[in-house]
Amino acid sequence: MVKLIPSILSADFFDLGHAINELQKGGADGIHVDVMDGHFVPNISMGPMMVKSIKSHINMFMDVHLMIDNPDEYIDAFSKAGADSITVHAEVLRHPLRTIDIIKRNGLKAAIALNPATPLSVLDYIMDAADMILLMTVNPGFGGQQFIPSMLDKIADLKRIKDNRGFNFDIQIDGGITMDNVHAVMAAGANVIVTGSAILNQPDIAEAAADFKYNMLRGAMA
Ligand SMILES: O=C(CO)[C@H](O)[C@H](O)COP(=O)(O)O
Repeated sequence: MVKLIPSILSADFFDLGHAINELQKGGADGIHVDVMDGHFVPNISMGPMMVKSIKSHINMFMDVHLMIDNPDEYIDAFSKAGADSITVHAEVLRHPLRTIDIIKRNGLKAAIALNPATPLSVLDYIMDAADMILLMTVNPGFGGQQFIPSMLDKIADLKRIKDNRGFNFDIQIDGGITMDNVHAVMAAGANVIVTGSAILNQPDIAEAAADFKYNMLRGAMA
């Protein structure tokens, strides 16, 4: 099943409630919350208070992507705030299986993310424990960047490993995804699509989300 999870990083934060309502109207399957600490990535964004506030107004799946050092210290806070899924970066994990376990013990979906330059081999002994693997298709930190073309091979390699080893984690991709390249990443094996500026920077967000999802579903049936 393919899912569209727009990233609210590209939203106008002054009008965030409106943007999220529009995403729901447009049929988004959840919202992707990019948490940045200014250390792991060179930007600072939002935290648990934002997740709590959003969740108190709207019942949408909250996919929280922690682009931070020491993610273990914040799992509890994001869980209490209303996250449904937490993604942590393999690059900062000292005990990845322990971190996955902490997330799952909070009753949440657990996902592991890899930066573009991080090889899939770091997942060899942990991918069976993850509900989802996120392959970053830009260097994380900012919305509106260009998709890195070599990531298509990385997605296809992960899909091959997943099928060969009989795992059923979702393959999520994030960064530079547009109407023009979404079919290619889906054909390579991605089934959970994060996109920010391609939807949030459009004048009619609901229509942009609906069009994007329709385009994805068409691609999935082709
Ligand atoms: O994680 C991110 C950046 O680190 C964003 O989710 C991602 O870049 C989405 O924005 P866009 O679709 O505009 O690239």
